[in-house]
Amino acid sequence: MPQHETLPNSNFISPLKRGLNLKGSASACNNNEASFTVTEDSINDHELAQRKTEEAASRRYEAADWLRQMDNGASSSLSKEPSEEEFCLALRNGLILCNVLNRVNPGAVVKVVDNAVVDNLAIQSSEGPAQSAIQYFENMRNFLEAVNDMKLLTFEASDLEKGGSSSKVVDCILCLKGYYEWKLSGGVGVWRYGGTVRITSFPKWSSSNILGTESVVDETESSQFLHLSGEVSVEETKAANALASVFDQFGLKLLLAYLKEAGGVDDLPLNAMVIDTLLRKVVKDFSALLDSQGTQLGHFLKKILNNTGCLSKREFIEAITLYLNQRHSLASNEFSKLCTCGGKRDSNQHNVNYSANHVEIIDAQQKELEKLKYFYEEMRLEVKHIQSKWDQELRRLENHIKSLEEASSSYHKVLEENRSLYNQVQDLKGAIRVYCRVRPFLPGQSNGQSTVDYIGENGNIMIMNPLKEGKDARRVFSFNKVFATSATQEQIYADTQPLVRSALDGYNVCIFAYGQTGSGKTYTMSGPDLMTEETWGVNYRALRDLFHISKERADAVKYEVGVQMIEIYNEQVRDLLVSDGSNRRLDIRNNSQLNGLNVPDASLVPVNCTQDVLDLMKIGQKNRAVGATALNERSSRSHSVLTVHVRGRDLVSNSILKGCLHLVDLAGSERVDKSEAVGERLKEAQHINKSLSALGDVISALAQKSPHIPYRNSKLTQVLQDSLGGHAKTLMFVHINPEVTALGETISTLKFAERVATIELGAAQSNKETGEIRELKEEISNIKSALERKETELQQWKAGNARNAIESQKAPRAVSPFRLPKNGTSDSMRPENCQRSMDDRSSEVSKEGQDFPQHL
Ligand SMILES: Nc1ncnc2c1ncn2[C@@H]1O[C@H](COP(=O)(O)OP(=O)(O)OP(=O)(O)O)[C@@H](O)[C@H]1O
Repeated sequence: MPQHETLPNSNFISPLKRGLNLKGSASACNNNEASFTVTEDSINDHELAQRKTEEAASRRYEAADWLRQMDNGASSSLSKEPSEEEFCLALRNGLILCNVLNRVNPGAVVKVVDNAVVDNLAIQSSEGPAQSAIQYFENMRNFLEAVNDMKLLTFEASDLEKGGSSSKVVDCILCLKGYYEWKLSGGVGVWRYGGTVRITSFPKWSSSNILGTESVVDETESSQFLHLSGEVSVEETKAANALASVFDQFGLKLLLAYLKEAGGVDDLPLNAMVIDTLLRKVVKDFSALLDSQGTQLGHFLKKILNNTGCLSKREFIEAITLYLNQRHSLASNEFSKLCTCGGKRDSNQHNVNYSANHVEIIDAQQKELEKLKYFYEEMRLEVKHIQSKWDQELRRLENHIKSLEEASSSYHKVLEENRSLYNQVQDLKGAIRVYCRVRPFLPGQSNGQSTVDYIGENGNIMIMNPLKEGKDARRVFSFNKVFATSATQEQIYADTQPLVRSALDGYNVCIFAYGQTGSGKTYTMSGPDLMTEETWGVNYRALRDLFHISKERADAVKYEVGVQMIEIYNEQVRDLLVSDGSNRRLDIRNNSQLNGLNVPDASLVPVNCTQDVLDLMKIGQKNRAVGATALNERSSRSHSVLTVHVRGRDLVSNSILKGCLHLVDLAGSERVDKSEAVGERLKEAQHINKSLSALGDVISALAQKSPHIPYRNSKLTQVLQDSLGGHAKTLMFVHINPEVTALGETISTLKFAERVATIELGAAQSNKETGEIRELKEEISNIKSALERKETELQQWKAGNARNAIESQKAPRAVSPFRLPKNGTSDSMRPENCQRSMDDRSSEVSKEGQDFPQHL
């Protein structure tokens, strides 16, 4: 623009000035240059004044606005944008100012004279206006004194009067506002307003800031304000910040420690008083520390000065920084080192860096530690939780196991009860009891595959054929009980004992061992070693038991025990208890009334104790025929029968008990072709097979409840007739060899045993004779003898002279009650002969039982 170009010294022209300039240039057209300059100066003054007025107004509005916000009552008397006059008028009574000051600094003006009080006084008093002016003045005076105490900007009371400086009033209010806002923001660092500076806030601000209950600004607080004429230096700001930060670190940590000391932050009832008290303590401690540290620092600095003589300002600051770092690292020993060396820059440079790093590391480690603590706590809780869950689970499992235990024990009880009930039923039926025993592998034998696959608790045994597959490979057999290879002699006897004991009650009992050669028959019946009581078999244990019980019952029953021991070898019965070596053949007489013995001619040796039995056994074993075969070197090729006769007399009733216990160790049941025997051995094997076949026939006939039982087909069945067919208690131990090579024999043995188990002999009967029966029997026997005598006499008479006969016919005679057959003999009536003729007729019966071993 051309006008601008006409103003060579002017680089910038304000719009206002420009406007005026336009006017000026217009008038310049009419006036000279001097008048133009004057006009320009006056315009500048005017502009400045205008601006000042605007600025003053703007500041006044700001002050008014703030006063209205701070004092609710102010809005009625103080407008938002008051004129200078309105502003002064509204504040003149000091009421708004006092109220606001009390909000900024509670309790700063203790007594504030209210509008209503003043107005009332004015109405009541004739000197109303004068009185109210005095009251207002009191407000103003109190306000100004309080502001002065706070070292804030102040003004004169007259500044609110006409002609006074309202700008001073505005300055005071805005200063108060700035201070208030600084306080609200936490009061940290430096606050300044014009020439008024507050360097930092000490405890009082903290407590007031936290509690809002600061009552009076005390000397300590007031002293924190510095009135500076110029700007605040950077150093001062730094110092103030450092101080504030130190206080934060120290004060708050100390406060926290006190709170914790007071029984835990959570439990402490926090109120203003508590905080105030704690903060006061913090400040006191902090002041004490400052004092002591100041003294220490003083010593340190003086020492540096003394040691080094003259230090530049920079070196001095470095020494202080070093000191601070050392202090920061909290290593007191390092601090003393530093003091000793006087804080020389070069020697300690390394330490400074080291210390700074150290602090950093410690900080980082502390943070890590906090994290770890947190994780540890979390973990601890989690572990606790898991632990309690485990505890619950364990308790649950414990209960479960207990209930299972109970169930299993009651299951076993029920199983045992079932077994005993079953046995009772079997006894009532008179069924032959069958126990199966599996022989273990012998030392030196292949300990390979066993044919016994499984042994059940309820008398089942599963035999497996390893050469077959699928269903056919396995077969289950059921007996009264199955003893595994681990069964001891004692366990075997425990199940046999009740049967043995019933011999003492007058029962006939037969226990016989069946099985192929080498399957363990002799082991079960006699045991491997006579000398070792532990391994004694059923025979010795049974006799020991009988002696034991008979001793126990000695007061009630008088027992006599006698033993016979015979051997059936090649269908000949031989006495094993002969000591003279005579090899006499013995006859068998069933149902013989003589002594009640089947083999009456065999030695019956009374025994009183176990030792007697052992001595006899030795003789018996010596006499027993033992031959070696390919299958078992020690194989006995005969059946041995140990018969224990028990006769008991009841000492009270005088009744007689007669019990008989047959303990039979049969010869091996294997097929003859397998033994590879020839000559004498072949003959033995054939006899053994024949007798076992006869046993099979008897069992088969008994099983079918056949009217004729072919006992007389072999000496063995004849000897055992009373025990198999009579009302006896019979137990068979069936033995098996677990080797795969013996599988065929094992199967046929088990089939035979299963068949035996089905036989029902009828309930066993005790051979108990009361005294009366015995007397009657004796009477019958006497009559029989008398009859026999008479018969002899009759024969003599028949063959005698007729005269005597005629005379005897004439003479009266007693008639025999037993008429004899005219042409029969007494022999034809003998039961064994009847039996024999019946047996001969029905020898075909033995063809049954295809399941039985070949010899059966
Ligand atoms: N349960 C067992 N525990 C340990 N060894 C046993 C068992 N049963 C048998 N034996 C052993 O097996 C071998 C043959 O046993 P044992 O003589 O009793 O058979 P066996 O059937 O009587 O034979 P045989 O028909 O020839 O008389 C013996 O050495 C015996 O000690």
